[in-house]
Amino acid sequence: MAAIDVDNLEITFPLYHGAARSLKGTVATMLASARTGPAAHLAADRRSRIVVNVLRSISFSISQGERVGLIGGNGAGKTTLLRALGGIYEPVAGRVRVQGRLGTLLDAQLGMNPELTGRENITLRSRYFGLDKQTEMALARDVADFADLDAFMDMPVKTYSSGMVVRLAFGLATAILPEVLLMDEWFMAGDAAFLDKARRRIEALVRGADILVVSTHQPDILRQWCTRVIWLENGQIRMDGAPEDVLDAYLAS
Ligand SMILES: Nc1ncnc2c1ncn2[C@@H]1O[C@H](COP(=O)(O)OP(=O)(O)OP(=O)(O)O)[C@@H](O)[C@H]1O
Repeated sequence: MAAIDVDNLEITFPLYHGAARSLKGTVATMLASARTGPAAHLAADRRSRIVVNVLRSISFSISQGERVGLIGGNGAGKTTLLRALGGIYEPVAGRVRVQGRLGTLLDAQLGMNPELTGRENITLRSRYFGLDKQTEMALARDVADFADLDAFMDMPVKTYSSGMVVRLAFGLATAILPEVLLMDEWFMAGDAAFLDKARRRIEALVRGADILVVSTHQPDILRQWCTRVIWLENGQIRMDGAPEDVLDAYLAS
């Protein structure tokens, strides 16, 4: 049974900077003077490094069948939370537990080797999932049809345009049905024809997944797809509830 359990999650990033000494001085002054605004995200860790506090005190559980939308302004922490759920970021404190086969539409390059061709990347992914030869061939046909890359399928991915990388990554990521699907909305970006194809494919994936967590700025997506919305603000949960209730409060804020 698919499930997500997040308990008191905290994510921070150390600030590294060429002019670390002067930056530290600036930050120390900001920390001393401000308890709200951007400076409220800054803290010092146990080793006296200045860190950005991106997520704090995040706790929630998601059970089988739930489709959760993440909303919040720019920099609220949506992508960071998705990456923490996907195991890309380690919690500094707290715990993230995800049960079920994970599929991520977060980063086009994730798990893709730019030195290999599109076709070789498909083989790589098939091996990763332990698919047999026949399933691998069906997957390659499906992804090639969807991504519509023609001769580029046999060219190294590093020669692709960013749109082509997205099409391949999207085709690949949506070819194998996950139980837990994590998705960042920029994955929906692209030209109109692609969007139409992508949407149909995503909808099949969303219907098939046991759990969806999607970050989006589009109220329509939340209304159509989600059974629950979590509103993040300054790295914390501001509201968690039914899509209409959370959206109304968010849009009125
Ligand atoms: N690797 C990093 N190092 C330092 N700060 C980071 C890092 N990644 C993200 N941040 C900061 O964390 C905060 C949250 O970023 P995040 O990308 O999660 O926000 P978001 O809600 O997805 O925003 P958007 O809607 O603009 O995509 C931002 O202030 C960002 O600058």
